[in-house]
Amino acid sequence: MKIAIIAHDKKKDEMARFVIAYKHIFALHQIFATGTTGLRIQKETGLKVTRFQSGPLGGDQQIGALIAQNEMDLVIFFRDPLTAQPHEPDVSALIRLCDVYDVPLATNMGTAEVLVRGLVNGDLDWRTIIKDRKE
Ligand SMILES: O=C(CO)COP(=O)(O)O
Repeated sequence: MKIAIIAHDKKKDEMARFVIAYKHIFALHQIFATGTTGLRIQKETGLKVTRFQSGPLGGDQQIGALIAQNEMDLVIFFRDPLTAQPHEPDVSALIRLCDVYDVPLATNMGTAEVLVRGLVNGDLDWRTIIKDRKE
């Protein structure tokens, strides 16, 4: 599965801890991330990460483009709900595209826990079926 990992600045510590905790699971999948989040994950976990631009420089839009091509299976995006972001429209657009394409999206750790456990249980396997049908 292709998994996008994104965290706003005040959520990056939490994201790093989350990815470390589930590193053995993420290691079995393809990981994509916005620039700064991806760098941190690479450094702290050693996982291979395909990095895009930093969020404010277009990284959310790059991940959105993959969602629009049905090339992303799961998005884990720890948003900071208490800080205004200069690229808020990009953030909203990314979330909107997840809804357009029925891509599972976690915007906080509580949901991310459930989705990652679901990933292990095969609850996201329908993504592969949908992709196979479209090919
Ligand atoms: O701003 C972000 C998402 O909207 C995250 O970008 P960075 O990972 O580059 O900090």
